[in-house]
Amino acid sequence: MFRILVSDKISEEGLQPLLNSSHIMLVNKNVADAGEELETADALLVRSATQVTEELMKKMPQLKIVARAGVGVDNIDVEAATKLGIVVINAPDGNTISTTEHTFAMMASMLRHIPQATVSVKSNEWNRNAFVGTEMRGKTLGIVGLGRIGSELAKRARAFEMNVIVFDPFLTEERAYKIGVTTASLDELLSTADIITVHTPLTKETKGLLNEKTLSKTKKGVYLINCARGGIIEEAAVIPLLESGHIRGIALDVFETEPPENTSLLQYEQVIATPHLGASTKEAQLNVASQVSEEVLAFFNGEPVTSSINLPTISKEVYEKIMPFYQLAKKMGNFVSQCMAEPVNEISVAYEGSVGELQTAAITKSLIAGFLSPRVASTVNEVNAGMIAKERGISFSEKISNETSGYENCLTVKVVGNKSVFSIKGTYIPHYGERIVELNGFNIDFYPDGHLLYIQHSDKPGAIGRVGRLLGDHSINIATMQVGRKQRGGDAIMMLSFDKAVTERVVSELNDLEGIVSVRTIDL
Ligand SMILES: NC(=O)C1=CN([C@@H]2O[C@H](COP(=O)(O)OP(=O)(O)OC[C@H]3O[C@@H](n4cnc5c(N)ncnc54)[C@H](O)[C@@H]3O)[C@@H](O)[C@H]2O)C=CC1
Ligand SMILES: O=C(O)CCC(=O)C(=O)O
Repeated sequence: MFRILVSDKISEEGLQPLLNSSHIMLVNKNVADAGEELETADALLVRSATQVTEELMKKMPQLKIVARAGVGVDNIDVEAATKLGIVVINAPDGNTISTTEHTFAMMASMLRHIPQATVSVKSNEWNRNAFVGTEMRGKTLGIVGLGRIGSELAKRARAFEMNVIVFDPFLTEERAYKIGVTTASLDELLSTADIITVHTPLTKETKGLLNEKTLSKTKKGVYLINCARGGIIEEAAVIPLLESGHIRGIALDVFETEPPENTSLLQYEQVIATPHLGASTKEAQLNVASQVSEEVLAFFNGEPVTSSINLPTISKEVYEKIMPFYQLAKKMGNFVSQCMAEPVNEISVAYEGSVGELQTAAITKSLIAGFLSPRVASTVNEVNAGMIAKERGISFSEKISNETSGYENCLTVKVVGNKSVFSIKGTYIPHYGERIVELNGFNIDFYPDGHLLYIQHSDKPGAIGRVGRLLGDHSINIATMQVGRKQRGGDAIMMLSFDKAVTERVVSELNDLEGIVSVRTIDL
């Protein structure tokens, strides 16, 4: 049973794909109240309220995936999750329109004083002079961050005949042109915009982006909006500028701490606020819950997740092509790791032929994970393999070539250890499967699976017979056997497979046989 702990309020209708599976169990409980559920949960579903810290994840030994039903993942320690081999996914666009509309509603409300006028009318006042507003038409809207929400907002602003200028260091001129916005430096935006709205993630670059210094460059009478993340506009820096009238209004959906701890900013008449409601519509909540449910279900079924924060994203079509190589690479890494009982410094992989056209980075991660798994006590998978390899001083590299050496596709892995170098070549042949076709320069052909014995011996009469007899004496059935040599009478190798593991005692007896150089058990 795959157990999912749902820690925040998530649309039940959106969770249907998970609720419909008889192999999945959902428990609705906040992590703060969960006890035993923390120990058994395979997946954790959250919105923005649950703080997914390293400490929490360490209390969840079975945890494999954290799903954020929303965009921002700043409530999740993604770095710690990556280290622990936990996949983090989000729902990147399910709430884009709702948040855009909320931003637009905040802008309209602020410019026409709707919240303040509502309070006034409800207090039996009829004060039409106090609430003279500002038109949007002809005003310049400065958008900081032209991602999903920023670009949807730009479209709506243009429909209201506003000029839109944008600051986004990662925006290409081509995309800006397509959306119909003018790009600008931050300083240009600050000095020309009548209304500034921020739509970036909260990062070390965007934290306090609008601060005392940058805000002093804005036009007198500027309006500010933050429906992205608290802290992008520094709250303390706003207060003196509100008092002096430099900032005419500010609309906030998000705060430096939520709920706000320092409420002094909220006392100002020119401040309008909502309690992080950008994504709070039925539609957005259904969308984000459905998106993460489908993703968690795909993860449970061993299919690719398309919105992972810490895994390369792979479409279903690419996944189907990549999967055989992904598995082959994992087995090749695992095989070499078991063959080399020594510290390793370098792993290089060369992709030849059609496999080079796929996302080789993901295949290399799988190889590294396969290599590390017999050596690392903690979970190691493609999420944390690169990080763990680096921590252990293992460098890895890849080379891609269209050339082929007899096989339509081929992976050649070279591992450099403290004492030796090991090389292995593998291929995947449709309808035939994974094959290892070369080991340390010996041509061979075997299926890398199950219980194997890798024997190095001298190509002399009797060596193979002695191995067969000894195994027979122990009633051990050889399932398959392949032999390879470079030249007559020289060094040679045998690869044997068995239905069950060969014991250490038998391995030791095999090692003592005449003509046998070394024997290694490999379990894949
Ligand atoms: N209030 C709410 O309920 C919601 C808030 N959000 C928040 O809204 C924000 C935007 O979300 P999306 O548009 O979906 O994200 P996105 O990832 O599509 O767009 C972010 C944009 O910010 C730009 N950017 C990054 N660093 C920048 C910098 N230093 N200066 C200027 N631009 C920079 C990126 O290039 C990108 O174009 C996020 O912080 C997200 O968490 C999202 C949904 C709901
Ligand atoms: O779950 C929510 O309502 C918050 C949405 C949000 O802030 C986000 O998706 O980044």
